[in-house]
Amino acid sequence: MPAAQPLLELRGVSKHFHGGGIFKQGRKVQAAKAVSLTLGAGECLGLVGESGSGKSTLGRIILGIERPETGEVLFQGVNLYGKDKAAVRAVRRDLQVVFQDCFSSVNPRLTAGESIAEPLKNFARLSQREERRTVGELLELVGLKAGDAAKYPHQFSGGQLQRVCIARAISLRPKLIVLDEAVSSLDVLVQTQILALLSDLREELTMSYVFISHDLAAVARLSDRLAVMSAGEIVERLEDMADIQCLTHPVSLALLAAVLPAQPVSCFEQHSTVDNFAAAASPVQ
Ligand SMILES: Nc1ncnc2c1ncn2[C@@H]1O[C@H](COP(=O)(O)OP(=O)(O)OP(=O)(O)O)[C@@H](O)[C@H]1O
Repeated sequence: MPAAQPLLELRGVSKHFHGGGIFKQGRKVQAAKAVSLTLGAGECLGLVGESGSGKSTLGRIILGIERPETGEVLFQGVNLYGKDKAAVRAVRRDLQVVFQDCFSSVNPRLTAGESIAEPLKNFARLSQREERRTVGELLELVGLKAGDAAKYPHQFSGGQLQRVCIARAISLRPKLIVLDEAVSSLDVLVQTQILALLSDLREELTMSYVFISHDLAAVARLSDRLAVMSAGEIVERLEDMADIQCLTHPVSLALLAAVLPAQPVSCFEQHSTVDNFAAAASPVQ
């Protein structure tokens, strides 16, 4: 990939669905509308919006699993929906996902070690011994013990199991992880710990994230840049999260109001840092 090329580029991506239900038949839902964006290596883009605004659809489009009707998705310069299947397969291992519901993301009949080893079996040719060692290292990297490989999903807490899912996602050292509401189902303290882990891993492994969430406070903690979605469109962007108090679109303001302290400071009164914002927006740990 040439140095100047973004890691990920969406060019005019659109996708609609037909609404279901007896009263909604034929209703067209525009889940993505001419979305263009870029993401550089090592960057984290926060994607926020109200429920149904199209965040997860865009996440699936980025992952190469929801074909858009129009537009292109280039990952490391390869069109994920293009004809060159070998090129797509070659970059596919660099693209991983962590979902909100860790319990349904793993097979309850597989041990943590077996779940983490799945991508390794698909893409890396390791001996059993190397695989066991790699799984142990991955577990330690996400703050668990190598011995936890033998445990089953029901033997972990939600936060611990999300660490297992993160270990699986990073097992092939991907370049990009889509985090789809990855901390939303966790309590605030565990959320903070997982966000810190994701931040450390991003630095250590030089990964990029697309962090999808309805929670602007969580997004502010991890992201460098922000895109706000409404009805399938990106309605506002921030190139620097330090400008978060300067958001102006009504949807952005509604998301901001949901997490702001009682007396928000305006953009002009105080150019708040992201840390100040995130600290003010989150309960004391
Ligand atoms: N497979 C599908 N079939 C029909 N409609 C769909 C499908 N997937 C998504 N939609 C619709 O597309 C719109 C965008 O959905 P999407 O899940 O992407 O939004 P979201 O912003 O991620 O919402 P949430 O935060 O509630 O998960 C919604 O109106 C949804 O009902």
